[in-house]
Amino acid sequence: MIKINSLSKLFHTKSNLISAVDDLSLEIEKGEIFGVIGYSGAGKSTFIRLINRLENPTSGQVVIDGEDITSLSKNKLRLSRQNIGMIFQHFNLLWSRTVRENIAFPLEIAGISKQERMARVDELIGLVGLSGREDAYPSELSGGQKQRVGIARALANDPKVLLCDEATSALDPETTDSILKLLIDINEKLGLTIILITHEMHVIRKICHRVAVMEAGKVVEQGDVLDVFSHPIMPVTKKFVEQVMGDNNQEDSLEWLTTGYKNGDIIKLHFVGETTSQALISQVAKQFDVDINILQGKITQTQKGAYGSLIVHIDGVSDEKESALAYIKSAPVEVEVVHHAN
Ligand SMILES: Nc1ncnc2c1ncn2[C@@H]1O[C@H](COP(=O)(O)OP(=O)(O)OP(=O)(O)O)[C@@H](O)[C@H]1O
Repeated sequence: MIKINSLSKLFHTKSNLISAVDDLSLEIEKGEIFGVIGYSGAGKSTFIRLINRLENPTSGQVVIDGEDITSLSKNKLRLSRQNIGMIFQHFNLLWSRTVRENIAFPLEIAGISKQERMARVDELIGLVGLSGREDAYPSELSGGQKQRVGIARALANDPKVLLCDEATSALDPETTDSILKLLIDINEKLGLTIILITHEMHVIRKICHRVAVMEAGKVVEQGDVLDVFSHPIMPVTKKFVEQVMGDNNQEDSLEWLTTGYKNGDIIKLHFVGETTSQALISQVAKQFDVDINILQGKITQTQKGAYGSLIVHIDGVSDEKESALAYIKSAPVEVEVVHHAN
């Protein structure tokens, strides 16, 4: 649905030529939540601003539903932009207008009649959960409520794409979660394609289906969120995954973990996707006459299911233990026997 072909943006400053986005190509499917992650200066903001031509590219194309945004005249671009909503880190609300008036603003610009505007605004206020706050001014709202106004305003003209520029970076963790939930809700209800940029891997983990990692203006790695989490390739991606999963080097060594376990096996279970770790462990404990203890583990939820690993100690009479191991191996989980004591 969105095709980005060899997109580049050069900034000429007094002393320098900065390549903010460098020959970037991507394809984003209709209805997906696509995340772009990178450290400060990687070129994320420039990239997202090129999608709706808040910045003009130096070269390359952005094609949305077959329409090349980069070649549109100013008038056509104005119309085409109604298909692309955007929300911002600092909300960019009109401070002298109420919630209702902020949300109505893009409808006024689009020439929608007052009656239609009022009905649409009411609908949007319900959708983003701001009922009762219609007549408040932005200064009277919490950060989360301000971003809800930003989202309602961005959705006013029924866009096909929503661009999110660090939309939760100014919010505390709980408010961040409530805004991410709202974005998931909107994605599911309206089938809206969402492109978001962030420097936080937790945001990618919680809501994205696919992710691209940017460094020095380029996409250095991309894929399904679960694939990227389970097999990060580039050093920068590994660092982002560590934000969520912790640094493997900081884990207790196997030698340390096995101290004190003279009998039984120590096995490592890797979960990727739908399998839930708790169900498997409790089934083993219920069905087999074995002792099973979790020694170390990190499981995290992504939009595409659970991901992570558990190291467990399992002990019992030989037959029972072997049956339990066979049961675990038959589950959709990767099993690695890391220590076999007897
Ligand atoms: N208007 C501009 N003029 C000159 N250089 C710019 C301009 N906008 C961005 N840059 C430069 O382009 C590079 C990429 O910046 P950009 O803001 O896109 O990165 P970012 O990944 O979004 O980082 P941040 O999260 O810090 O904004 C940086 O080196 C930045 O200094």
